[in-house]
Amino acid sequence: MGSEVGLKQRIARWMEDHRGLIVVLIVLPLSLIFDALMQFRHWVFRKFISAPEKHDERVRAIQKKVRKWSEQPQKDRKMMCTARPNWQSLSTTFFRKDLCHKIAIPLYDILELKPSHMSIRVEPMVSVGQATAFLVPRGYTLAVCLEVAEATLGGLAMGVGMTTYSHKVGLYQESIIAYEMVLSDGSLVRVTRDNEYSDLYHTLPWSHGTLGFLVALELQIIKIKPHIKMEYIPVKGKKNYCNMMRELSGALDKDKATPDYLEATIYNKEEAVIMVGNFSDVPPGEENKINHLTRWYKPWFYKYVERFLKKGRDYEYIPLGDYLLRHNRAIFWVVETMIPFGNNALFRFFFGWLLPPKIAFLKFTTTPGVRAMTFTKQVFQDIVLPMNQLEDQIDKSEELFDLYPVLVYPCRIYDHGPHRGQLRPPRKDQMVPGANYGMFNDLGVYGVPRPVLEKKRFDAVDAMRKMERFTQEVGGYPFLYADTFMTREEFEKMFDLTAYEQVRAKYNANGAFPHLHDKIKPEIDVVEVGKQYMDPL
Ligand SMILES: Cc1cc2nc3c(=O)[nH]c(=O)nc-3n(C[C@H](O)[C@H](O)[C@H](O)COP(=O)(O)OP(=O)(O)OC[C@H]3O[C@@H](n4cnc5c(N)ncnc54)[C@H](O)[C@@H]3O)c2cc1C
Ligand SMILES: NC(=O)C1=CN([C@@H]2O[C@H](COP(=O)(O)OP(=O)(O)OC[C@H]3O[C@@H](n4cnc5c(N)ncnc54)[C@H](OP(=O)(O)O)[C@@H]3O)[C@@H](O)[C@H]2O)C=CC1
Ligand SMILES: CC(C)=CCC[C@@H](C)[C@H]1CC[C@H]2C3=C(CC[C@]12C)[C@@]1(C)CC[C@H](O)C[C@@H]1CC3
Repeated sequence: MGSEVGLKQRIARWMEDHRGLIVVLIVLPLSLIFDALMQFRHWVFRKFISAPEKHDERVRAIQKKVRKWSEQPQKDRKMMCTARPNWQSLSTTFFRKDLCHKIAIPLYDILELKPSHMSIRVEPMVSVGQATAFLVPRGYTLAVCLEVAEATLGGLAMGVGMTTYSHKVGLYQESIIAYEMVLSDGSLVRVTRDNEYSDLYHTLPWSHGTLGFLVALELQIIKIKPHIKMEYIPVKGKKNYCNMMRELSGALDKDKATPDYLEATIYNKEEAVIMVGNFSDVPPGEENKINHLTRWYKPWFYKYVERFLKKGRDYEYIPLGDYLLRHNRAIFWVVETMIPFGNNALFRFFFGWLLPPKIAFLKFTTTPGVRAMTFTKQVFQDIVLPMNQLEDQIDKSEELFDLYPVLVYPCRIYDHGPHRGQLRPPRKDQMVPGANYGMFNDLGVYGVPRPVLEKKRFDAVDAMRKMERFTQEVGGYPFLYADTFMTREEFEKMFDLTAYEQVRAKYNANGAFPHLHDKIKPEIDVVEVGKQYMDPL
């Protein structure tokens, strides 16, 4: 028995030490085949099944299924969720869909572009990539167009979305004009900010499919220019880069003109590069300053940006499509944890086209062992935190995880009044003077904490719980796609579930859909798994 455990540990250690080789020789080729099959499937769907004109018919079919469910005796009914397999979802947890009654939502079409309303009506399973490929050639993009092409517009609406434009418009939910929902009794309702369903409008974001099924949504779009003029500003000193981010984002003055796109990558506590992007045409004579940075042989974006710390301030023009997909090949810096040598110039030249591994493939092949390992030895967290405490966020992240780079995207959080949605109004000191919003930011922490890298003891559960306590104390919120460690009581302290519970009762979601905390909590016992993997292999 003891020797079996020892052997398992030796294999696990060998795999950890040679993970780059394993990923290149096995994972990337398989991911490529997987992707080819998925692309073929998409092509078949588009060619033979796509039919925006059949939207109403398809929605009626969904309503019929939900009605049939609601007519069953209560004791025989399992709670409902969408039938989308978990491995397709951009969530690090594996919600137990097998315990639910699954309702297929086969709605993958773009329904209508409304230039006069500056909006687009889509079905929920349309992906960000699909929407971008449709909008950009027509001169538009989504107001909140995040960089993960696989994310679905519906999944983002029921969860949360944020991007480098969010300091101008807020979270993805602020760009939603209307939701079309099938409720637990099978009725179809159109939900807007001001109509009779405004209570639903405010509680649908961050609800993760626990109030009803989304069958269409109308989203705000913005006009674009073909390039982004990107300025890279290296900044030394934590106070300096934090101050500059607050100033550039408009956190200090609501009337200050802000850039179209804004982000910071923090490379260590005292050094960051701030990226300021504006829609632009390329002036004559500046063509040599165009950078197609998503080409397979180009350096990974965050590595390329790091060079400006030495090189100094500079600018260039990036085609919009390249800008939107800038973090794609290295999935921010997640791929480095899998292929440590992936940014090597020779590797890029010969194999760069194989990247990134498909997120769906990584999830598809996640065994319980791999899940337990990644959960305890890696961090994937995006946390919405108040920007007036940016310095404290960085200190806390270093104290608990000690990993860099760290991502910062500024974002407005609007005050919609008390008890309207799951987010509380920002505190007084977090509000932008004279505005109805506070300036927050996403803190993106992805990778392997330093103690794990140095093969020291690391207690992932303890570190994450401390981060959650900090988040709650400063009035922030973690994205719920990532693992959460809070008890139900702690969760209810962080999120304001007053309106959510009222809406669940009013629209008969209790008993029909799981509760939000049950939906997003990890499917594994974090404390038990954490204990097993705390010590280095
Ligand atoms: C009728 C229909 C039924 C479907 N049914 C199913 C189903 O049952 N199950 C299922 O799993 N899928 C289904 N799909 C899948 C759906 O096709 C895909 O999720 C979606 O089409 C995106 O896939 P893609 O890989 O072609 O596009 P993406 O890879 O997402 O991108 C399309 C293009 O846009 C570019 N692009 C992507 N993101 C960006 C960005 N942010 N900025 C700029 N450019 C970008 C890419 O380079 C690419 O050229 C269905 C689709 C349809 C139309
Ligand atoms: N930059 C950003 O802002 C990023 C955000 N994310 C996160 O990723 C997630 C989006 O990923 P994606 O794979 O598209 O979505 P998911 O499949 O992960 O869905 C997210 C949640 O929305 C629910 N949902 C999805 N579709 C519907 C529907 N039609 N009706 C009702 N509920 C629905 C899902 O419920 P069910 O389990 O029943 O399917 C699930 O709880 C979000 O949680 C988002 O916060 C990820 C990357 C980047
Ligand atoms: C910029 C913002 C706001 C968000 C970016 C989020 C992404 C970095 C994550 C979204 C889904 C995540 C998943 C993983 C890594 C981090 C994300 C891409 C994994 C690939 C990590 C390895 C696991 O085995 C599977 C995960 C799936 C989701």
